[in-house]
Amino acid sequence: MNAHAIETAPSEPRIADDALLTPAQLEARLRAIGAERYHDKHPFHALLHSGRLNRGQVQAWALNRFEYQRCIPLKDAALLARIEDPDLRRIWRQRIVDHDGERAGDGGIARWLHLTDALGLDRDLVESGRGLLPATRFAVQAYIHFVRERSLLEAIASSLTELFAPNIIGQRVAGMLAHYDFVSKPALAYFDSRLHQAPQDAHFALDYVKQHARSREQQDAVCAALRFKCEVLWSMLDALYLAYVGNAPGEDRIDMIPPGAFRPDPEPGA
Ligand SMILES: O=C(O)c1cc(C(=O)O)c2c(n1)C(=O)C(=O)c1cc(C(=O)O)[nH]c1-2
Repeated sequence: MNAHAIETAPSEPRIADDALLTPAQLEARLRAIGAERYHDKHPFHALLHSGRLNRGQVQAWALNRFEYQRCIPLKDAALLARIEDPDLRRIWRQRIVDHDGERAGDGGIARWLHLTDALGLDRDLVESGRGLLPATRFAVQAYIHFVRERSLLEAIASSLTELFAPNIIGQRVAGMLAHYDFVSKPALAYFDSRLHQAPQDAHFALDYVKQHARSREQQDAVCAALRFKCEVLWSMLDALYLAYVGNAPGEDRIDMIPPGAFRPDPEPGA
């Protein structure tokens, strides 16, 4: 087995290592990567969506995910700065508007803060970045660096996880509303806008990579960018699981919450 074969998910269609893929084959390969590696498969999400987390654990998720939200416009600004084509820039800049809004209090970041408010987290704590897990910081920074340093094609391809986001958002909203009495529909408003923004963004990026990956090397780089991004998202959930679920603080357990990271209040009756 060569190195490429090891990297390729078993569910991805088998095609000779040097053959140019058709756009449809490239798309099938990208979708197979998502089907195998997207963070909807992570056990932390299964716990979150099925009501098996307590309030403190949900708070830890929302607090750490805010770092991802906060940095998405920084990532998109880094990407935008490298686009020479005004038509492409005009389209891509909408992503920054979606997160920042046209005015204060508007946009995805503000909506995520409504969620952290509704969960009872202190805004200063959330916005300051104090209390983040070290791995959250590292994963998010890795994404920004990837977009800054790799080719424009790979940078655009790394956003393709959004192809798979609508599914998980649907599961999350339904699951959280059904199972947590501390979560309400208005608190989850962030996800309503993502349900139409994510497919638009993802389909644009998918068409772009299908059109612009013109050699097999570029097609492989596009697939590797999507795998990298799946790993960014996966590693954030690994860190949450380790700190707040697998080894929650208690008499017989090892306390895996890193120094300086958010510590939930003790659960009533704990
Ligand atoms: O809730 C999720 O599971 C989820 C996943 C992703 C993703 O797959 O990267 C994004 C988002 N949400 C999201 O809200 C968002 O704004 C976003 C931007 C990007 C990106 O890579 O540019 N991904 C995502």
